[in-house]
Amino acid sequence: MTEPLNILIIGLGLIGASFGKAIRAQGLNDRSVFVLGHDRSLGVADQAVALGVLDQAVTDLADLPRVDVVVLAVPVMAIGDVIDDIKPLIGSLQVLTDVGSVKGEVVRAVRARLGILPGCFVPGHPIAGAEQSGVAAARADLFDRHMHILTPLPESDPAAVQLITQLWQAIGADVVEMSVERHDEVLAATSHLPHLLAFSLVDTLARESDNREIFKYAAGGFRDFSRIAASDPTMWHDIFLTNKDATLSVLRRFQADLTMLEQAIEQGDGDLLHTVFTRAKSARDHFTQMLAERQKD
Ligand SMILES: NC(=O)C1=CN([C@@H]2O[C@H](COP(=O)(O)OP(=O)(O)OC[C@H]3O[C@@H](n4cnc5c(N)ncnc54)[C@H](O)[C@@H]3O)[C@@H](O)[C@H]2O)C=CC1
Ligand SMILES: O=C(O)C(=O)Cc1ccc(O)cc1
Repeated sequence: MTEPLNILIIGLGLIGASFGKAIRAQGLNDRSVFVLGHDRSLGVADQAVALGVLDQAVTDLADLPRVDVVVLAVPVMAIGDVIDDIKPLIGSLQVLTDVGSVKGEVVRAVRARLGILPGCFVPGHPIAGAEQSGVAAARADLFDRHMHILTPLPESDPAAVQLITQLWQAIGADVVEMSVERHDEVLAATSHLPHLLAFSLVDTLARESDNREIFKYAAGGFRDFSRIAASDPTMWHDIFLTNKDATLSVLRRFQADLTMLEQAIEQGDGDLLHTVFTRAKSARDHFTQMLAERQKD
């Protein structure tokens, strides 16, 4: 009989714990999986066992059974320290992967701590999540019908890419591949900038003296736009500090367009407002259709 695939998840928050729940529920095709987990916060790994996220909690990373796959699910700036913690393990792994929202920094940190990029290393990023964090928010269906981006490196072993692809596909994700650089540019525009705008708008309004009234009467638009401002501050602090160039580039383009709208309002230029809003509506309608089609497949 084939031995179970032993998977160690480090960082048992929303993403790490959701991955554990999902892969325990699905298994890997005809192979069983055994899920181990570690978190630096005391008690979280035991809580994860109680919630059905893990088969076994690991308190000491220096004392492990055989591990085949490691999934790093900690904030981006914590990756380097975790690599130090698991250094002795890396040579015998089939896959070392991560779920960080920024890829360039993760690759830089792994190279800095190990001096090389090992063949088992395949960076990844699930395009699924929520504003909640922590083990209690974990959901087995979080990645179902969502994209998972892999950014394989020239050093990545094809067998490692194949195995991590199969694992994400087993839990319902659509796996796509792109370069590290392209990933960081695309995500700066589609995820990082919107989160920055939501944090900024909610902070601006929250500091107004009549903020209670503002929040009390806020309609659906504010609710939609502001949901992601409830996301974890540490995670987003790490993302903006480590995807600096791509974020600044799209932020500056956005600022120029916002200034143009400011001037149009000031000067009563209704044509310009109409043109911009019509173009944006048509783009958003197209996006809504794309989303609906993806859900149908
Ligand atoms: N929240 C989201 O919607 C998404 C998050 N991501 C990425 O996934 C990663 C994890 O995010 P979440 O699960 O949302 O965060 P989370 O805050 O829910 O969980 C992170 C966990 O990592 C643990 N941790 C931190 N430093 C550690 C260390 N040195 N050693 C061991 N454990 C450590 C924390 O105690 C916490 O339990 C981040 O890199 C984030 O960028 C990716 C896609 C979506
Ligand atoms: O809550 C939401 O809508 C998100 O956008 C979640 C999210 C946050 C960070 C990521 O890197 C990917 C997805």
